[in-house]
Amino acid sequence: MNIAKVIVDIPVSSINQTFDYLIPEKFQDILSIGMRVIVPFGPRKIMGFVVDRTSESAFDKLKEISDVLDLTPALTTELLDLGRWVANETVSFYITALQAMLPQVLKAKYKKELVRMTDSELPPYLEELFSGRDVIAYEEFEGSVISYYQLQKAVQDGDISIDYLVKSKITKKHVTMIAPSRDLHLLEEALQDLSKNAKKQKQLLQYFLENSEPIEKKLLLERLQTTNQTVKILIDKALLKSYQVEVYRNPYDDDAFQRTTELELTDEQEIAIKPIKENIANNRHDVFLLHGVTGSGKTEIYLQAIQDVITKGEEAIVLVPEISLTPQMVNRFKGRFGSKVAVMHSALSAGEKFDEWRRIQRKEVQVVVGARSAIYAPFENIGIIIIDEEHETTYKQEDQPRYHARDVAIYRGKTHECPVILGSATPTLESYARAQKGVYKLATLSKRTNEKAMPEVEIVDMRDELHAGNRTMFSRELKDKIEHCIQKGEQIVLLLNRRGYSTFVMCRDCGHVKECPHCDIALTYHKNSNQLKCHYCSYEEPMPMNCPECTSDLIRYFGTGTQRVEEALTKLIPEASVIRMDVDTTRRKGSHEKLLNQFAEKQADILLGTQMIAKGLDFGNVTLVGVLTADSMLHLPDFRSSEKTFQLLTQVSGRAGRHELPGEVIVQTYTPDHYSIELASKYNFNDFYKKEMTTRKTFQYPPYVFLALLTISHQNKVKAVQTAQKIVQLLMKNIQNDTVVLGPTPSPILRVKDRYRYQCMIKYKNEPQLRSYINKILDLFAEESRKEDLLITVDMQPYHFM
Ligand SMILES: Nc1ncnc2c1ncn2[C@@H]1O[C@H](COP(=O)(O)OP(=O)(O)OP(=O)(O)O)[C@@H](O)[C@H]1O
Ligand SMILES: [Zn+2]
Ligand SMILES: [Zn+2]
Repeated sequence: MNIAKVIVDIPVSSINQTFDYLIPEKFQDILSIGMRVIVPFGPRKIMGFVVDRTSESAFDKLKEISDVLDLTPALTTELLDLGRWVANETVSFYITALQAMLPQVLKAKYKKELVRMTDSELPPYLEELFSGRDVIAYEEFEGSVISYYQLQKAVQDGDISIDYLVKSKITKKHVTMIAPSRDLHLLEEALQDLSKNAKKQKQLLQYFLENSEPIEKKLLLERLQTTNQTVKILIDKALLKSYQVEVYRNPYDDDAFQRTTELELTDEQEIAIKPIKENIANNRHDVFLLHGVTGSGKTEIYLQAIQDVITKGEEAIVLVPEISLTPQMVNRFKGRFGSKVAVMHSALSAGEKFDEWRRIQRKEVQVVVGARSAIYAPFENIGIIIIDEEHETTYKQEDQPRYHARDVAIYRGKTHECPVILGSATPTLESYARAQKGVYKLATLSKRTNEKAMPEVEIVDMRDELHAGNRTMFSRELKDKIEHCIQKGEQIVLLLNRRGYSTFVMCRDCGHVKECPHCDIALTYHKNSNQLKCHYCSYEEPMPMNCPECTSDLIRYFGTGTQRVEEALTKLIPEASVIRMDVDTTRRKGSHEKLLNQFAEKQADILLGTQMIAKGLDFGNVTLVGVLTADSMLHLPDFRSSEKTFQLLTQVSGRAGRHELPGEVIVQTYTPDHYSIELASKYNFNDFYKKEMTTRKTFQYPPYVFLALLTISHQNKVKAVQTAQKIVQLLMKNIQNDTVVLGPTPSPILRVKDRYRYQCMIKYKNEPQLRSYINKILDLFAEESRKEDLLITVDMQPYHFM
């Protein structure tokens, strides 16, 4: 077995195959599958993953592995398999899929050090290597006679640790501990024997006689006002010892969490959790769709199911959307499971993320709560995977590999024979349809746990406001309610639904929006050409001067930012204090939390923000929620726009009246009759589902078909168009009868960073060979891509059509 199969780090052409390398003698004993290595490749040396070891190769004259980067595999065999599946599913490179599973620190340029972790005598060869030092460069080991096997052994025993020195020094942190190294009575004897003058030494020994626990050296010196020198004398006398421990940069103070205990479940919760618990007990894999209104106690179900998993000695992965990974959320898991919980959040520093990842790898925790990439947590005995707010589009990665965490979760759930729970108040049509067909098991929580009714939603028609002479963006109704609320000392959440602004054209008089006659998608306004275009099928028409419905000349495209709304708001209601939350005010690390805390502490009357305020927040004093423009998302060139509007309105309404005080919601809109607005205001998911499914069926969108989106970009417009056309022709030749290839059409944003982008969309029901056709096409253009900077991106489950 002296040959390693290595996947190398060059995602330029379709190098998905492995390369064989000879394993030099010195690595024979230590090299295992999943480790990262450095190998010669052409003139360069590059990184790769060992995916297999064999004794035979079809090639002779193999090159040797130059270096081994890990002494503990970075990836388990399960993750290696998973990576292959992800790469295939998403039409990505295997290496890219593997890289996506690792924390940043392991991807960056590294320099390594060996850190001595113990004061006890090491084997002589290691003593010689360290020669009195605590930390040495890794190269010193490489230049020595010590074998990799000997080092690996010392690492496994915990005597030596390998540190990565990344550019910004985001590495492990060590502290020196001091502890007695003899029995206490020997310390006592030593104390008696000390001369009178050795006051400092006496003081130190006295301290340890009273506190025999190890203490951090820095703290000890501070506490006793003593010196390093004194400590060293006692260490030399073998009365005390010093050693290093690794401290994790735990960003959450575990002690600060109020411990919680299991609540007695409601009848609905009992019914919902039962089959999940059975799954756990019997090592069965099912996917459960937990459809529960906001505040219905989904999280409590997660917690109790996880408890079963922990008791069984297995592990749990919980995914929550980035945006709702707030301290409030983390609290609920740490409150129940304390230090058994690791948190993977993008706001952590790279070093903190690495620490959390290592705690998972070393099985020091049993639960991970994190955003999308936590689905790759290197647990080996997963007992449950939970995806909260399963409808959130952030679970889809918009970068290679373009995977959806839900799919990865289900794949891992199958491998580990454990349940997967998808929770939401507004499930995606895809998931709900699967539950209807029995592919997923549906569990429903229809009531809030406190039996409180959902807040009343009132729809305000902004066309009427305009006709009554109110040209501000606040209806009279909303203004009155805000003022009333402030007087009572209660708080308000205002949502400005900004996604999609300035793209669609609407008549402010009658609310008419121009749509494509072929696609049921709002046309997009192109300022340069003054044209309206469909980004699915290329249909276009000139921007009208008057509304085709009512002839009004107030037909415009939309555009307002949060900052302008804030200004208008403070002008309209000067006594209101406002906290604004949008991409601008939350750019700095921690600012998101800071603003929310300020609002929770009632430092402001109004929280004004974009989508990011719609979810997961739980403020008892909020009694009014206002949605300024419910329609802005409705007319995006996206077949999911009605669904997204319904989801957003439902989520934001759930923010009001969650506790004692009753809540109220005002939704301002120019299209009050649109079914997604109407049905969201009545919390009627079932009717929305039926209605939306009909639309999807008529226009052939998911879940009735699958989509794939190919985007071709190049600096030269003609080149981009021609390539796109060629690709469409190639696809047409290979596909089955009921598959449709649309395009090429310009992407909604045609030119990005000087590149022209054209796309074609494939709608298919059953096309088992599609991935391999696409791969063939990519191969065909590989040369051109490399030489002429042509870019072809493939998205097998598109969510963004921009
Ligand atoms: N069985 C129960 N008995 C009493 N209170 C409960 C019970 N289950 C949950 N709760 C409480 O009800 C409130 C809402 O529950 P939870 O936040 O779990 O709902 P959710 O469905 O996750 O809500 P959302 O979708 O809004 O996040 C919480 O304060 C929770 O502590
Ligand atoms: Zn009109
Ligand atoms: Zn169209």
